[in-house]
Parts: sequence; structure tokens; C-alpha cells
Amino acid sequence: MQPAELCEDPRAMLAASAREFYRRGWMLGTAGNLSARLPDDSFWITASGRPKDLLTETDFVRVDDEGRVLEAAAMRKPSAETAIHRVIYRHFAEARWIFHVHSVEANLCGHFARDGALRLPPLEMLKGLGVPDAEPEVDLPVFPNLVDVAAIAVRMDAEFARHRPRVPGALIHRHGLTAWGPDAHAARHHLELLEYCFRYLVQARSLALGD
Ligand SMILES: CSC[C@@H](O)[C@@H](O)C(=O)COP(=O)(O)O
Ligand SMILES: [Zn+2]
Repeated sequence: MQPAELCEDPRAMLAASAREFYRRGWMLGTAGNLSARLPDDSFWITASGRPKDLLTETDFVRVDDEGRVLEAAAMRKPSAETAIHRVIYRHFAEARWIFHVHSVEANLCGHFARDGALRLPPLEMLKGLGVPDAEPEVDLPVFPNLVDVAAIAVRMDAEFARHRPRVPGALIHRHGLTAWGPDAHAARHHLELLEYCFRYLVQARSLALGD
């Protein structure tokens, strides 16, 4: 295993991803957070409260798998939602990059969830999320948005231990989507595909379509 300092530094790619998501309206007003895991299981995560269109190298904090700060510029604290990233990294060995954003459509779709799950539309696009079924019946886990972020992470921990989601993502109701993948491109594709499903569901509802 390589020491963290010998690994490729993901901060420039994280900042570029954040600019792109900001441009799409998914990271407005400092919303959202992004992280990338290193081979030693530490990860770089966005510092809390930073404008996501203007991130520089100093807007990232490296934490270990217990959430302890290993590297940080002065005055920078890790994202308030670091506990959620830790849970995802702990449960999914293949998760190396995690993107969390706040879109309008994600927040509308939370209202369509039943019993902690949102049924995704049975679209060809689900193949990009690893679902090859002809008539897919796939649920995205949905969690309540508790004031205490650690309590959201506890709920995720329990749910992921009980049941592994079929798609690499989770929704927090009235909050936003988190998606992950083995590299930056895969994580972005998963995020885009789930956001596409959300847009589809909102438009299908407004047209009173069946799915
Ligand atoms: C616009 S405030 C959003 C925050 O409360 C939170 O949900 C969020 O996504 C960003 O928190 P942060 O601590 O900057 O990573
Ligand atoms: Zn958030």
C-alpha cells in the first residue's frame, strides 16, 4: 500500500467536479460536499461552508477513516457531513469517490418515496447504474433529514448493513443526493443518471404518467 503522500492528489479533480455541479445548479450557496479516498483509507473532503464554484487546494481537508483531521489549511474544518462519507466508504469497498449535491428535483422526488425507498423509473439509463434487467424494479434508499448529521449516518449504517442498495446512491429527504463510484468519472455518471431519473419522475408526475 502506498503512503498517502505518494498517491495521485485528487483535489484538482474534486474542485473541477464541484465547478461543474455548481454550474448545473446542484451546489448553490455552498451546498454539497465531495470526497476521494486514498489507498490508506484516508480521504480528501471539501472543507465546510466553502463556495463550490471557487474551490482551491486549501478548501480540502484530509481525514482518516475515523474522521480525524490529518491535513488542513488554517481555519478549514472538514465538511459537516463527513460522517456520511465515512459510512459509505466503510460499507462499499468499491466506493473511492463520493459526490453529494442538492438539486430541486431530488428534493421533489423525496416526496414520492414510500417506506424509506424511491422506486426508480424502469428506464434504459438504469444500465449505467449496474442494473441490466429487462423490467427493472429498483429502489433508491431514502433517509430522513435529521438536524444531527451523525444520526443520519447511524441510520445509513444500519440500513446498509441490513440491505445493500442495488444502485450506488442514497437520497436524504428535503436535502439531496449522494452517489459514489470507483473513480471520479463513474461517480459523476452515477450522480448524473440518478439526477436524470429524478427529472424524469418529476416530469412524469406533472404529466400524470404511470411511471
Ligand atoms: C446550503 S447549506 C448545506 C449544508 O447544510 C449541507 O447540507 C451541505 O451539503 C454542505 O455542508 P458542508 O459542511 O459545507 O459540507
Ligand atoms: Zn448536504
